[in-house]
Amino acid sequence: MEVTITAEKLTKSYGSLKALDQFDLTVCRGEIFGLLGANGAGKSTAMECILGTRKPDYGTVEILGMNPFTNRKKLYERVGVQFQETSYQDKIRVWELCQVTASLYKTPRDPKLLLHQFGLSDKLKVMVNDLSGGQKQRLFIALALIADPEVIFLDELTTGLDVRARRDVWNSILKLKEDGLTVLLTSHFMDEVETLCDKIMILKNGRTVFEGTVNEAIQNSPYDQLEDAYFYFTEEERKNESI
Ligand SMILES: Nc1ncnc2c1ncn2[C@@H]1O[C@H](COP(=O)(O)OP(=O)(O)OP(=O)(O)O)[C@@H](O)[C@H]1O
Repeated sequence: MEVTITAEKLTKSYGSLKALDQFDLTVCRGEIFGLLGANGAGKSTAMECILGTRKPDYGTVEILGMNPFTNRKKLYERVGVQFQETSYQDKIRVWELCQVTASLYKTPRDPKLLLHQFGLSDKLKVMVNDLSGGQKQRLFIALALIADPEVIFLDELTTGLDVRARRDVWNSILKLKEDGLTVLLTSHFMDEVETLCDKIMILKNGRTVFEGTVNEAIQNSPYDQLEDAYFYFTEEERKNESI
């Protein structure tokens, strides 16, 4: 299988806090890979170091065979990114932001179709600042897809979305996967992870405590539900403390 993303021994400290410690990752083309872990476990730091928006203290990364630090411009023509907080001009309407984003790419996807896909067709003239949290989230996913990317990074994909919107976003992502899109996402929702992810990695205090499929996570724990297996991998110390 063709490898799309590799990270080796990524390490990042903020002062005395080691947020990421010897992080290794391999994601193949067409895979949906989920990074899991508690608040502060190091998921966003890992994403940012992989994307080259944060400089690791140590380690190497390749996306589509390119180094994200030295090939940033070329790479970003083929990679889409949706962060928890995307920055945009203060007073800009939905349609304007779509056009500005599309203008950055040689062969952008039709923003109107993407807005339709994410249920935002009636918001073209609305100020981005006036969208609800969930609508903004959907807009940022649509914007990440404008480049028609081969790889997409989704940080907390469906946080803040209502039940219907979550389902719709999942279906959109699964459809894109069928076309060969590679996805690296972070999530706190086990139902989402079970629906979407071919592989998962669980982080704890910047270290990998599990990597494999959802089924393997369950099989390697004493439990038969992913959520229980997740707690098993992330809360060992707490369990021991309470004994
Ligand atoms: N710029 C920074 N300066 C100092 N500490 C930071 C900085 N960014 C992150 N950290 C710390 O690094 C650790 C990892 O943070 P990170 O944002 O990567 O976690 P996360 O797993 O993405 O969390 P969440 O689920 O809350 O988004 C946390 O303890 C956080 O407080």
